[in-house]
Amino acid sequence: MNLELESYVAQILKDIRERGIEAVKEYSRKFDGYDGEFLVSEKEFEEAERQIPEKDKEIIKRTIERIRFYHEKQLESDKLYIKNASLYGIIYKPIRRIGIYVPGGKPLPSTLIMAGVPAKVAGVKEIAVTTPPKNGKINPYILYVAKLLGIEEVYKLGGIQAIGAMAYGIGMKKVDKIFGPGNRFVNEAKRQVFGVVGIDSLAGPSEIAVIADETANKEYVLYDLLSQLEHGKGSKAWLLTTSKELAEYCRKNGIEVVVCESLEECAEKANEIAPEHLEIITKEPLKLVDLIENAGAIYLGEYTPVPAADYFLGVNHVLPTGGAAKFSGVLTVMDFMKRISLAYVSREEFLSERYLGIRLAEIEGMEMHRKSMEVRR
Ligand SMILES: NC(=O)c1ccc[n+]([C@@H]2O[C@H](COP(=O)([O-])OP(=O)(O)OC[C@H]3O[C@@H](n4cnc5c(N)ncnc54)[C@H](O)[C@@H]3O)[C@@H](O)[C@H]2O)c1
Ligand SMILES: N[C@H](CO)Cc1c[nH]c[nH+]1
Ligand SMILES: [Zn+2]
Repeated sequence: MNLELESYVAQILKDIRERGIEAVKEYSRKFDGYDGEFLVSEKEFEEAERQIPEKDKEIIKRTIERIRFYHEKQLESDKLYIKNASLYGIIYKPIRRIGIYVPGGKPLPSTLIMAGVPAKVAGVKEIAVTTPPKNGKINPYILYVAKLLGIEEVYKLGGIQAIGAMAYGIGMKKVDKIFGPGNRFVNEAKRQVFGVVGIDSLAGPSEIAVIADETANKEYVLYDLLSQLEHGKGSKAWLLTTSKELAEYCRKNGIEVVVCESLEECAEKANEIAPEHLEIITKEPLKLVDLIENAGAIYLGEYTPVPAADYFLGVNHVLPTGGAAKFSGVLTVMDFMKRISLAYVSREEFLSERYLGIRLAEIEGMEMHRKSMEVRR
């Protein structure tokens, strides 16, 4: 953890907590050069829609359909069973109100598709979107995607101040959970507000690792590596290869190259890195999958480049970075839902099994627990 970043972000969040909307306005002026209404108006939505060429509207609709198709398969149904005339299980409920952060340094409408579609599939009722304005405006494609998804609450707010506003309910109703990726400031702010609200994962600056052997097309591999560096500051790219020739070809533009003795060694290095995306472009890529423990996403073969997954395959592009793939994973529909345990116990089962609870309550010295079970007839 970068302590300087941690205390920098903590100080801004504290100021936002203490001074509320005045602090949010001040940071918005300072970091985004914006000094106006935060909530996007109906007129601005209409203006944005007029700016989008019809051809692009079709592209966006078709993309949303592909993302929706993939995510609908993730919906889990309640898991209930009956035993001794008692009902037990887990039921799932959508989170009531969420916030989605859409990056705006380089505006990413595709990210609103990636977070908004699974939220809708899960049945989330209230969605607030924040994204930083540029020259006082929000990218029209972001507003068009919001409109298509039926999201009306969009705020011209970026960075730490957006995360603070959503978490503490400043200038808007507080959200229950914050979704969406962002730069290191956004990512650290999300980490720090966890507990006040839920967060999806630590989805920071983009990363790619490619495991490739001598059969890989050099040009494909190089462009894939460069694609994620294009996201800018903090992005990382690693090539893990058994081919010296490929290594030399890719040793440029900040790409970190590691030459390994075997593909097994490449897999072990990938596990240490725990990259956001891992491409495997080898003669038999499927053979390596079993060896991979840590990666946000694994893409196999020559025709599954990360940019295809970023935009149109259907898989989600909101993924853990910075080693967080060791303990968390890709955004799914179920991240927008809560698990609730359910039990409806029959008299017979309760009376015959309660001796277990009564004895455990005695062991723990919990008198009222024991009583609660014993008192029933
Ligand atoms: N992991 C994922 O799933 C995923 C997906 C898409 C994008 N990304 C990443 O998201 C990131 C988006 O970054 P971005 O910068 O384009 O957009 P962003 O919206 O995350 O950050 C821009 C905001 O940061 C704030 N900011 C900038 N400098 C600051 C400073 N010095 N102090 C305080 N606040 C400051 C400003 O408010 C600005 O509006 C990229 O790194 C990209 O790789 C990750
Ligand atoms: N590669 C990013 C996830 O790390 C997602 C993205 C959006 N637009 C382009 N790429
Ligand atoms: Zn990308």
